[in-house]
Amino acid sequence: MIRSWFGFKERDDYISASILNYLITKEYDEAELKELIKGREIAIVGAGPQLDKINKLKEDVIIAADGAANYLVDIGIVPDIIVTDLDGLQTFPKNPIYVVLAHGDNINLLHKVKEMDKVIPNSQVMPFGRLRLYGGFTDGDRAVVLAKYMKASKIRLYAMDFQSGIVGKFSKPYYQRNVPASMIKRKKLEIARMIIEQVLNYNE
Ligand SMILES: Nc1ncnc2c1ncn2[C@@H]1O[C@H](COP(=O)(O)OP(=O)(O)OP(=O)(O)O)[C@@H](O)[C@H]1O
Ligand SMILES: Nc1nc2c(c(=O)[nH]1)N=C(CO)CN2
Ligand SMILES: [Mg+2]
Repeated sequence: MIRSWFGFKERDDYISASILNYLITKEYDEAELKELIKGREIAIVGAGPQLDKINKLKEDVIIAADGAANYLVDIGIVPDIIVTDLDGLQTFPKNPIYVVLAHGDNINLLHKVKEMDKVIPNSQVMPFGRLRLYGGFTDGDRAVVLAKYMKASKIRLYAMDFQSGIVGKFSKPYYQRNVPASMIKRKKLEIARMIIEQVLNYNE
């Protein structure tokens, strides 16, 4: 359904998923990711305009959403997990577990997985081969879904701003400063907000 709101083509999502599945030759054990998250306090960091106010995080585990990882690594905080569709991320430290989404508009970026050591490949079509699908849409809300699904004890959000209509400068490598959100980005952030609200309010 979300696909049709944006005019994304399912066929392209499949092509991208197939390529990512082909590129991943060494499987990272999903059980280790679950072990890392289960019962722990998790910080999930987005690419909102407040990102550069962060200088330390006290949670047990840090998950960065895509472009947010560039800033965190810059200030010496290497995330434990990076959730990315590869359009924001520019730095590839060895330690993090990379949860990488293949979609129809990032086929030309999939080669970046070769820079990564530990990869869990995701699709937004029915998963096959080494692919996994945890749910969610943007990198930020997919991180929240992941943490919830893997039974985090507490989830705290940082630099997630669904009010201002401003996109943080770390969202894309070519931004020099914070920018007003385009119509498409506003729509994406609104979907992210709704998913996050639903997930955080859900109690088993
Ligand atoms: N104001 C904001 N600006 C940018 N990102 C935000 C903001 N508030 C929350 N986020 C979260 O931070 C995440 C990382 O940002 P980034 O722009 O790198 O994401 P993205 O999902 O890959 O978006 P895009 O489709 O534009 O590539 C977003 O997925 C979003 O969930
Ligand atoms: N085909 C396609 N799929 C997506 C896209 C996108 O730009 N194109 N962006 C997403 C979240 O930012 C999630 N899924
Ligand atoms: Mg992205």
